[in-house]
Amino acid sequence: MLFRSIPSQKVVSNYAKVLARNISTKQHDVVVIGGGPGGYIAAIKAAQLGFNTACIEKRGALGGTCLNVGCIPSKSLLNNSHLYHQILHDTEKRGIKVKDVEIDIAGLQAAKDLSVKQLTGGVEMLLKKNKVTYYKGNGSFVDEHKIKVEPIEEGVEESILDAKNIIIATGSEVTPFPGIEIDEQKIVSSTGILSLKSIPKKLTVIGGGIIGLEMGSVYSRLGSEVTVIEFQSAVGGAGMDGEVSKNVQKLLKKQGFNFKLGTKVLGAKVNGDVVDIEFEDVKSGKKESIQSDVLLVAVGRRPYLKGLNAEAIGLEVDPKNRVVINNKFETKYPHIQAIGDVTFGPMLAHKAEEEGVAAAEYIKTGHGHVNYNVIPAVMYTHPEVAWVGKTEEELKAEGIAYKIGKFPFVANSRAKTNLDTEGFVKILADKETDRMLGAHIIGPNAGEMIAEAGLAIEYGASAEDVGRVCHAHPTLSEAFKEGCLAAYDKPLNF
Ligand SMILES: Cc1cc2nc3c(=O)[nH]c(=O)nc-3n(C[C@H](O)[C@H](O)[C@H](O)COP(=O)(O)OP(=O)(O)OC[C@H]3O[C@@H](n4cnc5c(N)ncnc54)[C@H](O)[C@@H]3O)c2cc1C
Ligand SMILES: NC(=O)c1ccc[n+]([C@@H]2O[C@H](COP(=O)([O-])OP(=O)(O)OC[C@H]3O[C@@H](n4cnc5c(N)ncnc54)[C@H](O)[C@@H]3O)[C@@H](O)[C@H]2O)c1
Repeated sequence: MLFRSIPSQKVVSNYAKVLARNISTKQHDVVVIGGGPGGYIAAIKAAQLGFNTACIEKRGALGGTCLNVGCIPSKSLLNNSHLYHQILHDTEKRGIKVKDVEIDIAGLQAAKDLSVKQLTGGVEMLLKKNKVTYYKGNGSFVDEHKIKVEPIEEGVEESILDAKNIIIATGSEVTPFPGIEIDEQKIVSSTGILSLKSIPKKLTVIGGGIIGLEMGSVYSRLGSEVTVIEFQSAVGGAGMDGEVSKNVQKLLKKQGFNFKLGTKVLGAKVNGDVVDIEFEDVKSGKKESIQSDVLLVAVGRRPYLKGLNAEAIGLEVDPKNRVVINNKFETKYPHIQAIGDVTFGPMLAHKAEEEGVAAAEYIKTGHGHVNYNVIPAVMYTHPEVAWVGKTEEELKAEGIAYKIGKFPFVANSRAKTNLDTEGFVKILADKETDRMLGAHIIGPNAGEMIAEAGLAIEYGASAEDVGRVCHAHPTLSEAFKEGCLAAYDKPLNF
């Protein structure tokens, strides 16, 4: 692979400028740049391992994208919009009569803001508890050991941190769509969609990946007519098993989603109160246009290095701007590591956290551990979609013979009791050895259940191993056990 090296500047003269301004220098064993899930966990772990550790964050709140404008606010909206939708449409058959249900968008936003505030504040407490020095400001390289902190708070002086080890955890940002200007009012990114002041009558989403389907679900439940325009012929983004993706699309369509797959957006612009969106069918080239009250652009994220002055040290990045590292997260400088969204791998909070722990352990002991085959993924729609390990498509491509065990939630007693029976568990196991290779679940609480699959794959369990474990009755997780029995031999309850 070809790697781009950010052009080096005159490092020596940079530092000379800093010295000339008489800025105080502070010594640290480990300096982490970025206070997201990767950075704050790396800082806590490094401190727990006995290092004098600092964490620099410029957002004004810890927790990064995930806690401030990602996982947490989106899950608050998903949870509460689901509750609203259920009260509105799913109570009568349960013997509950409800009158006068209405959504209070300001209240919905307030609940979301409260979770964000409590959790970001909690991270600040954790840094304190673990004696991590928290610098509120922008961190930038002066040279390969010195980081300048430009404070975001008035009255606080600039400082220079002299670090034995540096961990870059600066995360990612929204990938822009060429030619479409995001104003965060009518044309929004994943950040703007979290704070809409009213419910759009029509919401169009470019990108049928995780953000598109999660945020589309929120507004579909609140009453918006949602249209998803996706370039590929399947939804869910990269990594979702093909059969699961087809089923997800069917279920969301039943919930009211419109899908335009294999469709290329040509442009979009605000025209008074509406957004005009032009697109064409990838195969036929047929052009169409629609109007929408709000347009969400959700075509992925890209590594974020702005403000880091990475040029000063000639940091290497690949053509996608991912920081180039070895298997110990080390850049071309062994004492500078990079973790999380800013480097390779899935852009997920728990992946960044695992790397944070491993990076600190590499510094301390020379050893660390992240199993990239056991990074679970969860889409928090209803029903939830979760997977870990290999998809069928991956196994086919790798020439690995496999068997499939499937169990539908309609045959699970708890799902039936809860009147929540859509979806299935699908277990992929090695044809010869029965070793579990992948698990794919669409169903209620799939996101919790997938942890069992992660544990099984991590420990090299066979489908039979899990099928022989006693699972409590009546629980949804019995469907997981039955899926394993189906892969190994036969299910009992289907
Ligand atoms: C809408 C949305 C929903 C998501 N939902 C989920 C989910 O449910 N589950 C999941 O696993 N993932 C989810 N993600 C992805 C998840 O948020 C990211 O994978 C995760 O936050 C990456 O962590 P990180 O620490 O690498 O980077 P980030 O969380 O992006 O943190 C990096 C931090 O570094 C700071 N920073 C950058 N440069 C500097 C600098 N020079 N000086 C000081 N500070 C700096 C930034 O301000 C930022 O706070 C979601 C993302 C979005 C956008
Ligand atoms: N629950 C979760 O774990 C969760 C939730 C939200 C976001 N995230 C993470 O955030 C990141 C970004 O999410 P995302 O949904 O923006 O990205 P994504 O990569 O999941 O999906 C983007 C989608 O946009 C499509 N696309 C790209 N260019 C297009 C174009 N020009 N026209 C039409 N479609 C186009 C892609 O084919 C893909 O399906 C992902 O890495 C995801 O893992 C995770």
